[in-house]
Amino acid sequence: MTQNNYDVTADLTPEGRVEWDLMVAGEVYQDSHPEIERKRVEAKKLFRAYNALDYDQETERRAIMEQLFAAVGDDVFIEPNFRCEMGRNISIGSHAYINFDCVMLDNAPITIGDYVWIAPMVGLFATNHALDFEERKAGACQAKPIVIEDGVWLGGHVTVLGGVTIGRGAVIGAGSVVTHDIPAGVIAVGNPARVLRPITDADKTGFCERIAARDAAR
Ligand SMILES: CC(=O)SCCNC(=O)CCNC(=O)[C@H](O)C(C)(C)COP(=O)(O)OP(=O)(O)OC[C@H]1O[C@@H](n2cnc3c(N)ncnc32)[C@H](O)[C@@H]1OP(=O)(O)O
Repeated sequence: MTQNNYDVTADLTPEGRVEWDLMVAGEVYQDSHPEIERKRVEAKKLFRAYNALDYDQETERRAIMEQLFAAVGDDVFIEPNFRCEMGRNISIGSHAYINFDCVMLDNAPITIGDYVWIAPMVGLFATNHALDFEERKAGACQAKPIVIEDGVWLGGHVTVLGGVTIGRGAVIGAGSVVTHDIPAGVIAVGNPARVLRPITDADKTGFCERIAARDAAR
């Protein structure tokens, strides 16, 4: 696990720092503040550089992930085109795989565990614009954290909203919109996502035994 220890807010003025701190703390903040926007552009430059890399540029890919994210574990692969808001509010565990066209709006912390699989075109949207039009026009936003625990699989086109925790090992069906917490070890589907059933030993296919037997026979 590489922990990004540099202070990304060091160059903010006191006013910019207030907006940043409110944002990360889940309070209403000014999303259009020029210093928040400057941080957003820094992240965009990094993910654009990441997305332009070739598949064999492993060292360069790792260097950008370590600069962009708050923390990133070992053996993490993110397919292009990955896009995010701030980057530095995202923590990713080890052995995570994020498929094509993922978007993470990380104005609040987004925490992704070990062995999390994310299918194509998934959105993790921590942020809401203000509901009141005058406030929205003035740039008011509020973000809530998202937690994707170890071993979760998010199907294609899943949307996860702010304030949601998805429990260890859960599977979220393609196209679902997750608006509430999902417990560990279940399949949840739909909009809004509801628990379909628990995942049990009956879901085992014998795959691991077959691979172990194959490898033992080599
Ligand atoms: C890194 C990567 O992930 S790349 C691979 C990307 N792949 C995907 O995104 C595929 C995601 N897979 C799914 O969504 C699958 O449907 C799963 C895993 C949720 C299937 O779970 P199963 O338990 O096998 O569900 P099953 O097919 O038996 O369906 C059970 C019921 O749930 C419904 N259902 C299944 N998936 C969904 C879904 N995504 N949304 C809404 N309803 C669904 C079915 O229609 C069925 O309803 P019915 O009983 O009224 O007919």
